Amino acid sequence: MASSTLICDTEPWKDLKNHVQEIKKTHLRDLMSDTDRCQSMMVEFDGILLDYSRQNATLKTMDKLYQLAEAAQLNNKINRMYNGEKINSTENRSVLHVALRAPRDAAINSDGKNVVPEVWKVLDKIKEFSETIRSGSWVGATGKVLKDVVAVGIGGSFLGPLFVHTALQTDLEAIECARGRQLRFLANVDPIDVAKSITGLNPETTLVVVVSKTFTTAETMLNARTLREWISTALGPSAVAKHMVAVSTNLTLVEKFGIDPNNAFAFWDWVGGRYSVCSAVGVLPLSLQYGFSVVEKYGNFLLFLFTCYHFQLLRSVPEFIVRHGIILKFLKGAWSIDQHFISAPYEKNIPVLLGLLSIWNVSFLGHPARVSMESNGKGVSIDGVPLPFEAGEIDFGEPGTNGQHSFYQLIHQGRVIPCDFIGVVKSQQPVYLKGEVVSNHDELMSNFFAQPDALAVGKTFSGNRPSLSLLLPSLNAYNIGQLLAIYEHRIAVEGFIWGINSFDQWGVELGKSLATQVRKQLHASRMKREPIEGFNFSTTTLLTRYLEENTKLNRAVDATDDNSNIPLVNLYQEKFKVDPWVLLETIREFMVDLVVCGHPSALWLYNNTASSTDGISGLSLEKIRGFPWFDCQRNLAAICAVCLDGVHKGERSRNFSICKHVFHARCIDLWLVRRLTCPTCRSPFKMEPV
Ligand SMILES: O=P(O)(O)OC[C@H]1O[C@H](O)[C@H](O)[C@@H](O)[C@@H]1O
Repeated sequence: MASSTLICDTEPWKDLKNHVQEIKKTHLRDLMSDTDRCQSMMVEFDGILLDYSRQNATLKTMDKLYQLAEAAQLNNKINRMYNGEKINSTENRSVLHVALRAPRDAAINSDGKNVVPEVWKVLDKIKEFSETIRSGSWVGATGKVLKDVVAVGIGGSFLGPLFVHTALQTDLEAIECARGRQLRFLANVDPIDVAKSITGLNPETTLVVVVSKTFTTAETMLNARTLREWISTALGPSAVAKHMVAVSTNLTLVEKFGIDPNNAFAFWDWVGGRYSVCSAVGVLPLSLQYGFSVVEKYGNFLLFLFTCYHFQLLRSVPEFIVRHGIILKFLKGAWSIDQHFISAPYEKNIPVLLGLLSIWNVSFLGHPARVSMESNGKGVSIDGVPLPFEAGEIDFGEPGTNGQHSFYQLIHQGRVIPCDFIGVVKSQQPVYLKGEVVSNHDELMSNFFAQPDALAVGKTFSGNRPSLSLLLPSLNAYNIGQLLAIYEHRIAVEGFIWGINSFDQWGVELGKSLATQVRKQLHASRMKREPIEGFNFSTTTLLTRYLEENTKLNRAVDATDDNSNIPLVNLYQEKFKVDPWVLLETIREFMVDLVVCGHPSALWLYNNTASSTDGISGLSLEKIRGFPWFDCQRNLAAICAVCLDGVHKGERSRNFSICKHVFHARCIDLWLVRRLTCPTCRSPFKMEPV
């Protein structure tokens, strides 16, 4: 097929279109009673069993789908991917995430160069670094062991590692390896997420890993700066070098940010963000949590081998003495599927079968299947031709039986949504209560077996709802790697057949650039009172409302201000061309000075401007002056909740005697004029008078 020909113009596609009517006359209830068909629709590889008998498909359908794969030159495209050809044509890049889990002796080329040695160089560096941290030979700025990790990143720099961590954290072996350690993720830019990610953590024992392929993603960089502030406020700016490391392809920006390039872990342009979990993106945080590998105890023989290695009599420590730790097992699992994907014939190839069935459901039966939304949510072919058929899918799900108590109803009787059920034979946490009919895991799995039949067969309602089942032996690191690779490759199969580029994301890029415009506008409107310009009516209205309401909120927090002052502020701006926010800050500082020096005009100002008009009453300035203050001796870990800035060395501060929260004197004094609660925790005001 010439690359500019759309797949829908090929004979196999047209043939499948005609076949749809035939399939619509069948019902899964009947298809499921054909044992030979069901048996032919089961495939096994490396312990995984795929059962796709509950698809609205016959063996004839499958044959037609294989012909479609041929017409799309699927095998050829898979080979081109593995050979490092620049199949991500819009970005002129190879797509080589398979190289990330290739064994040391494999050869995979990009631009004529074998990339596997580079991959292992970084893996070795991660191994060494994670062992230094875990063993306590690398300590934080105050000499404490770094036992907690916050990984800051978003999109592909977050979801893959989160998936693996979520799956691993209940695995018994993984629990053992992670004892005493915590791994948290910070992705969303909402300050609430920042707070959640560090609640209960001590900066002295925390390592922050900033993960960003480009090191320019706005959310990640702001979150990284926020945590940098958290560390340097608590431990001093020099502590950043000990408490922050990075994963990126952009080592120049890493250095500019203030992270020592020696503590940066590289990856490459040929790794797409959402396919990067097997690079340092996932491997570094996961190795810090679970350990990279474990060395077997071979006593003196081991000592002998290491000595040979040390004196360069051996090129590397032989693989067999290294017991595969969690991370190596994970990479091996993924590599096992990589091998299967490139070598198994279509009818035995799990990712190919999943991909073909997805295409069948989405483009022929018209079901909004799950998916790979960033990769295959595309409207044009790889050559830019608009697609005259539906591509891409909508992906959602829930662990265990949660979905059964909520959205499954839609799937049973509402829209037809093809489902994947993924189950395991052996639970990570087996429980069998005395007197119970079945174990807890059996109870869970009863539903795993029952749901696909309920969907297929129906009862008083139609049934005939397609699904497939994947049964894994267990959910250990190896199987997690397999599962990841199956779904990565399924996406590639879909993209290869639909003829789209699964490896770019122009829609996402558009969102990013629009957010940049909004960010500039917010800054200009807040700081320079510039009017909102360049947005449509609806966005302008929303932005206006947001800015207005926000200003009101700020006013409520700022005890120097009440609504009656605002027109005055505007007047000043118009008349004297003074920035009202600069003006407010000046007034605030002026009042603080008055309070501090005890000038009578402070009382006058208090009575005439700051005294409550809304029924909330606080303390007189005279009383406030009677409370103790201190000049900070060092930068504190605390953030002043009034101004949201750190409490730094040399700043005059006060703290509440009940909750011990600390604030700048200049902030808390003006707060107390209006309110008698702690700005942080709302506990009642109490400060022992001097
Ligand atoms: O890793 P970064 O460069 O910070 O990018 C983070 C994410 O940005 C965008 O949302 C891309 O669409 C994702 O694929 C990527 O993973």
